[in-house]
Amino acid sequence: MAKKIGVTMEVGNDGVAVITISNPPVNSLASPIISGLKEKFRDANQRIDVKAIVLIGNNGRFSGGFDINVFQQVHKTGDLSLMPEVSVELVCNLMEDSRKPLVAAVEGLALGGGLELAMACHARVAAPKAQLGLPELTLGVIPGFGGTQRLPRLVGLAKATDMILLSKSISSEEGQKLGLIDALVPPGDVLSTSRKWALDIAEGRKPFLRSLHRTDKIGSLSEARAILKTSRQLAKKIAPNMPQHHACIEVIEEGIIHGGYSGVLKEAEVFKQLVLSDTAKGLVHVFFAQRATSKVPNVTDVGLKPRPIKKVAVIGGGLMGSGIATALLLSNIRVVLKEINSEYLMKGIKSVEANMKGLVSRGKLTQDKAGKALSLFKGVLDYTEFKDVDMVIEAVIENIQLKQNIFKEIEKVCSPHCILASNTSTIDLDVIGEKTNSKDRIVGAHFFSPAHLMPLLEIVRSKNTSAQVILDLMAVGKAIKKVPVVVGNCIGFAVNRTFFPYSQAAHMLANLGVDLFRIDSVITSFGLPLGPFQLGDLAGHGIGLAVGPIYAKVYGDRMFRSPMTELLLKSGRNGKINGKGYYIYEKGSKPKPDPSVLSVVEESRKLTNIMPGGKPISVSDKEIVEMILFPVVNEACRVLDEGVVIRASDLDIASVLGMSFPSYRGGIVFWADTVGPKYIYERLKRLSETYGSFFKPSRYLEERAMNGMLLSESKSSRSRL
Ligand SMILES: CCC[C@H](O)CC(=O)SCCNC(=O)CCNC(=O)[C@H](O)C(C)(C)COP(=O)([O-])OP(=O)([O-])OC[C@H]1O[C@@H](n2cnc3c(N)ncnc32)[C@H](O)[C@@H]1OP(=O)([O-])[O-]
Ligand SMILES: NC(=O)c1ccc[n+]([C@@H]2O[C@H](COP(=O)([O-])OP(=O)(O)OC[C@H]3O[C@@H](n4cnc5c(N)ncnc54)[C@H](O)[C@@H]3O)[C@@H](O)[C@H]2O)c1
Repeated sequence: MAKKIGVTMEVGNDGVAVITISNPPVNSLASPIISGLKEKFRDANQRIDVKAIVLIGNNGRFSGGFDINVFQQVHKTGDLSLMPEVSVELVCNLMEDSRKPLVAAVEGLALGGGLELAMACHARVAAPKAQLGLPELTLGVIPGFGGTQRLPRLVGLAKATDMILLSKSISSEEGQKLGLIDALVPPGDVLSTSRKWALDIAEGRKPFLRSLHRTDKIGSLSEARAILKTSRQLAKKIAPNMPQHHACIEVIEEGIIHGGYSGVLKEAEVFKQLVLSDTAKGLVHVFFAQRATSKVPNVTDVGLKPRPIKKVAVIGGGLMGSGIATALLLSNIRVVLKEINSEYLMKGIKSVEANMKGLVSRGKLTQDKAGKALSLFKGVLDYTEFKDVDMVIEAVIENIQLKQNIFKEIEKVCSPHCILASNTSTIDLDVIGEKTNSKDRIVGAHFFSPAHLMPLLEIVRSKNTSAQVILDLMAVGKAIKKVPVVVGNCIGFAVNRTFFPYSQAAHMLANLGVDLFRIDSVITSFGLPLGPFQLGDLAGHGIGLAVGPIYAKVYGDRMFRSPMTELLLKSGRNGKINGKGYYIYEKGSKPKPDPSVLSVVEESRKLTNIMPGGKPISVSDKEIVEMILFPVVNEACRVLDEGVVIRASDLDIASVLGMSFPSYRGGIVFWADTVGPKYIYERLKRLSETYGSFFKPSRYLEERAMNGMLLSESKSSRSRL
């Protein structure tokens, strides 16, 4: 059925015109909506039978803001004229400066441009639990319909900068306390109260307030300057590589110094510069990439419905199992945790409790909710409780035989509909299920550590996994607030496989004589939160040593064999876990580079003996980035070529959410496309001539470079999905 897009106006006998925005699912402000709003407001202002106006969104949602698809069109075409003129013509002239009072009837959500329209109204009536916010900075732009000016005038400068810079939305309850919402009423009363409110303003019983003209919440100039100074410090900390936070503060400041209208004009000018920035391109891409993951061919488009998953068994209460159990419990899913003996079981239960406690102490969870979640939790040492679970997630140590035996056992004790998932990070799912007759319900549920915090869930589909099982696991993933990305079965799946050259390239550089702390610092300046050596410390070097041979078996021709990890472990350094690795870890202080680790590096250099002429190579920061990340791009090309992901943007979102690749660079493939496949190919080719096959460009990269194509452009014919 075609969706109904448009703006309607109905004038009641009370003389109130109700203007309704309809653009399912979130009433985004697409071009026809904006022109419809202009037309209806003009109409309402002219009609003599209209005394007052109410603005509302259809289907219980006010508006999710400006249509983000338009940003994407602007990015594709570079044509800024696709952006309609709104902030002055519609928002200031037709709405805020209208002679007839306007009331926003806010239900569900008012985000971005949606909230900005509501703030241009003369009062706001809201239903409970509506979501209110200006999340534009997450898209690389700033609010562009006057939000930078009106929000500070309605809620005060400190709160407004906090909400805008951190893209934090608030509930209508909080909005009422702050003065953003004038009345909070039951959902069924929102429209009737808004009508009455609008008439009350029209007839002088309530004040006719224009947000942009207000000054009562701004405070003195010196107070404002102090708040903006703190905001600038915050922006520097949270977004060192992005322009929109600082630009936004400048725009807010303009309005404080020269008045709201001047601020609106500057806002429009800055918005136009930012919308074409690389940051906006990357972040808008990530927005759509994340939503695209929920569309899986032959799974989400064949009329299947997800089955309810109410009780899950987790096998193994170690690092991963306890995190997975925590995530499930937090979404009200009952969990039984199975361990090998009571000592390990207690350890697992304590870890889950500690996870909850951590969330409570950081203000992310109430004590009450933590208590409720833990009441759904039970530890067990046998399979009795497994008979009525809807899903098992196995998270025992990475041992093929152990996992095969466990799957054979659970096949017997669970019901035939039960999903049998493994959190393995490297073992082939077909091998895990080899001894069972249930291959269609075996699936990979690959979480990232710490599993209750990291947002990515890789769902690994073997050639036998049924579409229903994939759909069910996708629904569980969403229920526990993860972004599920469906990927094909191969060693390392999509994320770990793509990033396995990351630490190897770093080791190669260190063995070539480059300072390892410099490498980490260059990579963090690029935007990854941890450089390769600090990441190794965090994961623990034992893991690196254990998975190395598994990768070597399949991808051996493109491995750099560095003795450094083994030497590091021999010297008693296992990373954060035992307080020292490349860095020193002390409670309460930041990791410190450990100069004494350089003797380990020296030893490794002697053994590899790859420094040309025995002398350290000299490289620029740019070359370091290229030597570390181009091999990652190269592996991403193979992942695309083999059809391990459905679409290139799935790898982008997986790299952002699983490896913390900077979202403002759009993800690994998007970034590579902005750098240019031809450039990457040529650099890798030259590097492989100097340093060997580790850098050898893949066939996929070569083809795209030769044909002038983007890496994201072509779909593989060899899909594993
Ligand atoms: C000059 C301009 C100035 C202005 O200040 C700029 C802005 O307003 S910038 C905007 C500021 N606003 C924001 O940044 C809000 C961005 N949106 C959100 O945060 C969430 O979507 C929302 C909370 C609204 C709903 O969450 P949920 O219920 O989990 O649902 P969901 O997330 O799965 O989305 C469902 C479908 O709606 C689609 N879609 C959604 N919003 C928009 C949009 N604005 N546009 C277009 N489409 C949008 C989304 O792509 C998806 O499509 P599909 O084809 O089905 O995949
Ligand atoms: N550590 C990571 O960062 C990470 C990330 C993603 C996936 N994984 C995968 O998750 C799995 C678990 O890793 P981990 O780091 O949590 O390991 P871990 O060593 O911390 O925990 C494993 C737990 O499994 C328990 N166990 C062993 N045999 C069992 C059995 N028969 N029944 C019940 N419990 C049993 C052990 O007692 C131990 O507590 C592995 O397959 C690993 O590859 C790990």
